[in-house]
Amino acid sequence: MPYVEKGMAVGLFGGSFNPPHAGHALVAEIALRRLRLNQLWWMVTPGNPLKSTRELAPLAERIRWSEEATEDPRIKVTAFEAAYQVRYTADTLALIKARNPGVRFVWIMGADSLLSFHHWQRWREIASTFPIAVVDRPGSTLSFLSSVMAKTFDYAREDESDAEVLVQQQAPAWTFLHGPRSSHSSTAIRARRSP
Ligand SMILES: Nc1ncnc2c1ncn2[C@@H]1O[C@H](COP(=O)(O)OP(=O)(O)OP(=O)(O)O)[C@@H](O)[C@H]1O
Ligand SMILES: O=C(O)c1ccc[n+]([C@@H]2O[C@H](COP(=O)([O-])O)[C@@H](O)[C@H]2O)c1
Repeated sequence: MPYVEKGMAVGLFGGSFNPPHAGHALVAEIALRRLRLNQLWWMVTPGNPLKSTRELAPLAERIRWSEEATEDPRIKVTAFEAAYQVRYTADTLALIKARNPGVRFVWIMGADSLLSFHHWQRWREIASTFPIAVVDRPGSTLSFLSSVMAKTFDYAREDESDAEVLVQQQAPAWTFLHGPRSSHSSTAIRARRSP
């Protein structure tokens, strides 16, 4: 787990990064800036529990590609979930919380992830552990409003003009960040690569 000091504000950006692309880098920079973060953990998952591993590149390669894709020193590429043998985000967040008292965290995900968030294991617990920032993504700009998560936690949605204080808020609290969007996707990159 990357080193952090008490009082820091840290973004948690989990992904398959199979491979990483400019859309991921944009999400990371938007989160760092709009949420006023000191650090962002680019957490390369051993494997999304909801995705097939058939097309998944080895973890070591996804880590290496991620390191090549990130230049900002505030971004820490990490794969500690594999080392701790956790892959469900609810377990990851519980581990992070237990090991980092006094540090503020926020979970970051793209708008498409919000649509399927209610299929994640113990998703209500995730939403009640740390605040969540959802970053706009082409194709999900409006549909996110009909997601189970958005409806269930409608009362906990914060205005994005207050994004800079989201990390200080008690979960459940979430916001949707509009702004520059990227249409890059790992699926499209893999499709272009395959013969
Ligand atoms: N272009 C993008 N804009 C906004 N968020 C994105 C974008 N690409 C990925 N994300 C977000 O980044 C996180 C990790 O995504 P992931 O590594 O699965 O990339 P992906 O392009 O969605 O991959 P795949 O096409 O294989 O599903 C997720 O929260 C996802 O919503
Ligand atoms: O915990 C779950 O049930 C769960 C289900 C789907 C995705 N996630 C996490 O969501 C993050 C994004 O995954 P992905 O594959 O969309 O890049 C990554 O950290 C996954 O571990 C977690």
